[in-house]
Amino acid sequence: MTTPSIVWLRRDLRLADQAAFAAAAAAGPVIPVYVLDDETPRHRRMGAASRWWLHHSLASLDADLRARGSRLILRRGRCEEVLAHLARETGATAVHCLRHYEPWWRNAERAVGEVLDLRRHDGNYLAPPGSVTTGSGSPYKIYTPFWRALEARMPPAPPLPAPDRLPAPEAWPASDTLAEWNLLPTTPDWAGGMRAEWTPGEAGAAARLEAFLPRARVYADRRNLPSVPGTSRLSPHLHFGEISPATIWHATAERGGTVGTFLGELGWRDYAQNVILQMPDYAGKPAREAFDDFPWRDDPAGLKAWQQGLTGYPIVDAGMRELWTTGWMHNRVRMIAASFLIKHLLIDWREGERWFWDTLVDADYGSNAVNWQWSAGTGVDSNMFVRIMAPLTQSPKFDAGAYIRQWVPELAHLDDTRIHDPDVRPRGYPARFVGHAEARARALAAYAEWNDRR
Ligand SMILES: Cc1cc2nc3c(=O)[nH]c(=O)nc-3n(C[C@H](O)[C@H](O)[C@H](O)COP(=O)(O)OP(=O)(O)OC[C@H]3O[C@@H](n4cnc5c(N)ncnc54)[C@H](O)[C@@H]3O)c2cc1C
Repeated sequence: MTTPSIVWLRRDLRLADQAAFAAAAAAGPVIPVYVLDDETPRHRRMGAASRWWLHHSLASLDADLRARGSRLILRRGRCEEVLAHLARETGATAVHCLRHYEPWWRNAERAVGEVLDLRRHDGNYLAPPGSVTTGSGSPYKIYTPFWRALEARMPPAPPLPAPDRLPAPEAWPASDTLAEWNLLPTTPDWAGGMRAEWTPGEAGAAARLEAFLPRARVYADRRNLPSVPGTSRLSPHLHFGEISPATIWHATAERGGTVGTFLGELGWRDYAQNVILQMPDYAGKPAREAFDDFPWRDDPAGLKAWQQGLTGYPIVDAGMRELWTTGWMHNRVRMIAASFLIKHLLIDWREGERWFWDTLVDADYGSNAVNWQWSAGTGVDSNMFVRIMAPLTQSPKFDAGAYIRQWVPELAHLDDTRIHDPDVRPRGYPARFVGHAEARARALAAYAEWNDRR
């Protein structure tokens, strides 16, 4: 019998259009393994909501593998040590994986490549990050020219089908159980809202795509309206690699119409990976270095009110409660909530980045950091700090009444003329943490003072 190959899985938990599985299966028996690695240097431990998702996604992948005569092996520890040990145990000679771009995954790939025959494949992005370059061969820093160059290379290659069977090794190595990894919350079990909203795994991802396709044509008109199902909600599935962007591209592009706007959003996802490839510390360091000594306020009460959805600004509170309950927040509301933390409260954007990292089911190192730095005005491509979003204007502009009614039950009895900015606060709903005009003036003054001394 030929020697087996290991498929090392990370954020690529699917069988369809998964080049590592395809290459390993073509060579002989396959041992799929997921290593829970909280130890590789610069590793950012997955947040609580992501760990909930991971548990269910791994369970789903194991079931899909078993239906094909295979199974998922679970191990814990530093990737290079665990994989080297597994290779010795099983006689495996090669390790196949998809490439990932978070700094700790690049470190881990380097370390694994030093001890084993690591074969890296592409497929989690529309084009391999780093491969879309200017005429002079340097990577893009700004989204618009990046997207123009990426779009010119589209479509991506057609997606590969999932294999019907995966050749098994002569004997299966031992595996941890998912239960012993304790990825799920127990005391308290705060995941009820997530269970109600999501079906992690490849089948759940395919179902989300199917549900979105009839709406793809009207995406451009609806994507900014939090009260209607306008966007795809594919982000956690994409983050965990349960569906490939090429699959989404081909399925939506066939629909024609206005899907260009939607495909451009997939382009933002690729762009974010290109940014962290150039600036691996993007989640921790402002790209515009002068912001290093920006006078952020230390305001634990403000931070807590924001995290709990108790700022007294209905649209912000609705978003923060949607996030806490379901692990997801509508993009327009993410922008409003982020701007509120950074500019109305003058709290360092990194506090918000960390909160989203812990609470989002789609928490993604690149996309989260790029969008927080965009909101703060500190990024390579970003909104200017002095552009301060007015939550009380944004809310009626994007027709957020029904959305607020859903997530802020204290306000559910108010009609559309009053719900965005209730003059009388219903019992139990707080006064504004800070007034809009006052907060705006404070932010602009802080900016002017900082700008003067640069
Ligand atoms: C402060 C802030 C933090 C964010 N943090 C994350 C994060 O951690 N993970 C994450 O996936 N997205 C993040 N986003 C981007 C965006 O809000 C989500 O990708 C989007 O809301 C997901 O919903 P959807 O799948 O319905 O998106 P759709 O509108 O249906 O878009 C399709 C896909 O395109 C990608 N996409 C869309 N918008 C963006 C964007 N602005 N940046 C990067 N990719 C995008 C996503 O993969 C998304 O699933 C953040 C945005 C802000 C303002």
